[in-house]
Amino acid sequence: MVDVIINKYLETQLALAKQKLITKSSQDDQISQKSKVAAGRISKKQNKNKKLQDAQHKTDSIENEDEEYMASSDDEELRLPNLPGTSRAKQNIRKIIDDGDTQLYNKRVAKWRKSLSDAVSGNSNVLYMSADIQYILDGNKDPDANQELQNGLCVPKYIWKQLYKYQRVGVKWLWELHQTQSGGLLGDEMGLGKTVQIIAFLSALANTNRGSHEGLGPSIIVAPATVIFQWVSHFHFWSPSLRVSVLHQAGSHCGNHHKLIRNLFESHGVLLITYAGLVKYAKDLQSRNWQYIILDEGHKIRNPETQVSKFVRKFDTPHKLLITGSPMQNSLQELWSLFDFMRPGLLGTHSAFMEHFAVPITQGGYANATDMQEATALEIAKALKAIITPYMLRRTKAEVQEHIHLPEKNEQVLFCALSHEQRDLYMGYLMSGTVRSILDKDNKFGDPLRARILVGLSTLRKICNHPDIYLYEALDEAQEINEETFGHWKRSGKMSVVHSLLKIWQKQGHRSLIFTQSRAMLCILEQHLQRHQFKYLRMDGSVSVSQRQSLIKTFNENAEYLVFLATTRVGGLGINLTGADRVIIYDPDWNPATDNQAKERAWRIGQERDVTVYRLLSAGTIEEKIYQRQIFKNFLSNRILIDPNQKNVLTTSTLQGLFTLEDLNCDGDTETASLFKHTKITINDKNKEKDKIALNSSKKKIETMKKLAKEISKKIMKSSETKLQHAEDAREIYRKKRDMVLNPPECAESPRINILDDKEVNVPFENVMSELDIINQHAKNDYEENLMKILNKAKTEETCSKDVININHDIQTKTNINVSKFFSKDDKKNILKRKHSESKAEIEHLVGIKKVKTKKKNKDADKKLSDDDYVLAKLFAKAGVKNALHHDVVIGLAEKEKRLQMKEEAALKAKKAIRALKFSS
Ligand SMILES: Nc1ncnc2c1ncn2[C@@H]1O[C@H](COP(=O)(O)OP(=O)(O)OP(=O)(O)O)[C@@H](O)[C@H]1O
Repeated sequence: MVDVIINKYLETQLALAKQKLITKSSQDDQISQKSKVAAGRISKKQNKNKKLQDAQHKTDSIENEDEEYMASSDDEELRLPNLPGTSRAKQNIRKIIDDGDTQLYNKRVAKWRKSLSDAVSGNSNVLYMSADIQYILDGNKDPDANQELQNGLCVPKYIWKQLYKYQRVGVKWLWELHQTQSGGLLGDEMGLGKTVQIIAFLSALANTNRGSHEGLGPSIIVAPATVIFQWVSHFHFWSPSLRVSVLHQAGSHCGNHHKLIRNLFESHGVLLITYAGLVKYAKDLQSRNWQYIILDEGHKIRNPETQVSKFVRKFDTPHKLLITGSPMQNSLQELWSLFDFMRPGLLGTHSAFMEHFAVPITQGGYANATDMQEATALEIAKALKAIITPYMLRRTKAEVQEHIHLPEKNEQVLFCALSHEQRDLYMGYLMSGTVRSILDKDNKFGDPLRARILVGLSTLRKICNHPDIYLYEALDEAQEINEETFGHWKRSGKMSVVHSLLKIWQKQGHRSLIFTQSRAMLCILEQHLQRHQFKYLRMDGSVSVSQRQSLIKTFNENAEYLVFLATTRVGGLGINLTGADRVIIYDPDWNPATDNQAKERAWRIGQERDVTVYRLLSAGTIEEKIYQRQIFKNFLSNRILIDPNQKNVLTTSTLQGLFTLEDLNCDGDTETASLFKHTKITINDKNKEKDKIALNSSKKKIETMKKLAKEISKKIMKSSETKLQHAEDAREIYRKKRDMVLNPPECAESPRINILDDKEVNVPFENVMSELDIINQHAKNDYEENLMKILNKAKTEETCSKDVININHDIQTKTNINVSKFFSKDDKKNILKRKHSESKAEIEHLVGIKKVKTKKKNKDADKKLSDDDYVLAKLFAKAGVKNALHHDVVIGLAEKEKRLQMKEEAALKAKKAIRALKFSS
């Protein structure tokens, strides 16, 4: 029976392979046809807005970054694309109230005092819950007791006792800075309680009758809008007597903002304000002598040229604190900007810093740097680290794990195949006029080209997310959209993976966070959740600031909600979403910190279950390149913040490299997976063993299978001539396509681009081009010439050597999908089993994965591992996932990886040398 099935299976494969080869070339023609039509529509639309083209560089990046922090719900709603089928779910949530309104503040304080005295007198039925009340309810006696630190800082004991050891160190460090009249950067990893440490310190200052203000002076905390009310509720919990008012339309204060500022200032309270608000009210705020100015998520001022960066530097106080879990995100210049705010002059002038620190460290960071560059970079990185260390306190989760006992985290990068439709569109766009004009050697490098690049990359990213995000743009407004197929999961490779994940997690009882960069994608995902009746909550810029904190609370406390859907920028910063234990990062950001921030929403203090994070990337596309940039940027930041000895495996990359669609190599690996092949993830050994037993129970069966395979391979060999011919044809077509892209026929004017219509292109260009590119520019190297060299080199590169492999790979994937139609249920089961074992056999076992796991093993961890393995097996088998890497290992094992690569290359060279020797003799 088995023989018959296998025979049937292999023969069908052969038939389908032939069929595939025949249809391949005609498909290729169709691809260009279809995509040309789509690209044509886009170009037409882009042409309409010619004059906006030059406006790109005029946009102030802080406005772009901060718009989600300022706009009211109505403002944001107006900009939402009008996508069909996305009726917004009602999200009934209560607001949190700040102390802007004096009456409400007095009422709150009265309620707290009453509850405290109730708790002290033994009544546990309290109406207000705060840290001091909790302390009493836990059996402690005196809520007013203090812990006195060296030089007299009185920290309320109820706080001190509840702080983790490293948090106490943080409070002491802040006190030292205070005494030396110095600013500083609290850079603990996300979720380690930076907010709590700051509140503990401010509360201690308020409690200490010393200094010019005899306690805590009036202070300002600037934070992204999403976390403003989180600050309020933390203050109300940890330090209920302090007055904290929000200067924002969502705050409780009514009327004139001058009055609020004056009241707050006079009562030595804490003013909470957004970054955009700070710019708006800068004049009023700067006219007063505030004691503290604290920037939460302070990396917001990483660009020294933005308005907000300039404003915050003008505050006349030495007590400037910056809180961020990601102090350095894209480049060393950012570090300079942060330090110039809190320790002006420490890192010299901007130009001196760039010349003497940023350039040599970055240059020496690339894998293709000379030994001299590398050695210089190392020494300078060490020197820089020594300069900044006294003013920066940073602890990682790994370092404090013994105190906080976080559950395990498993972070994987999944390389998802594009759907056929996406592939067609992607190829078509690569051949469109827009891309041709980007790669056109006659184009001068300047802002218009920058804008073109950003638009081009943004479009590719849209196609990777879902074809409809791209097609919707290209449609005429009058044209109808098919609501049945609009946003359908099967039309996007990554959506198919999300669909599978959600289904499995629902059965496994996991709740998830899904982050995406774009609002349009958020709508498509939301529509998907509605269609499949997943209960969810959604948060993006359109949710009013005052409701965001309550939305978060609702999700954390109500397990009915399976999914929390958010844009990375709004939902990814500073908030606690420990109700979920699974995270999907749907699309990568140029800035690695943005994705890291998002995933840290779930893996933080308060999380009790093991967390799994999936970063989805479309295989072979721009998303892989973005991920590679992330790896480099991570390396750069680790070199300064953690260990100057870290090494990198990535070299500089080219513009042309961004505008390609890479195919899998002969091992079936994507480019990134082959770069980090030792970090590939496989399915749990235990399962593998079980499956092996089940599948290979009879040696006889294996022998028969082998025999049959031989026979079939003979048949395949017979048809090889035809195959090669087809392969040669396909190669020719591919060559022509590439030539068209790199050597465009004399075309009329290149298409105009509408920059401002496209929200996604509003990323700083520096995030896109590599660090070295920026430095080349900064050092006034001849960038243009450089670019031309790159483009010319790219033209002569041999790019089609992978074609035969691609075709073979395509045959394999296609047949795997189609074969099921020909068999009965039982046959299918057997075949699936076989495919399963094959796909597992294809994936090497991950050598490094054990190193990043903590030693702790409990039942939950075992369950999670098997849950994750099950998920992965399903994804490999059904959802088109091509490779999976362990993200932490990719980031951490760069050095090991380089050595392994070198070793492999050296072994290969040695083999060649021996062969040459034999041949010569
Ligand atoms: N000592 C503590 N006792 C109890 N809970 C704590 C303590 N420290 C922190 N937490 C809790 O841990 C969570 C994370 O804390 P917090 O939001 O302050 O982290 P963070 O470092 O500011 O994070 P991010 O960088 O993401 O903004 C919060 O829910 C907070 O209440």
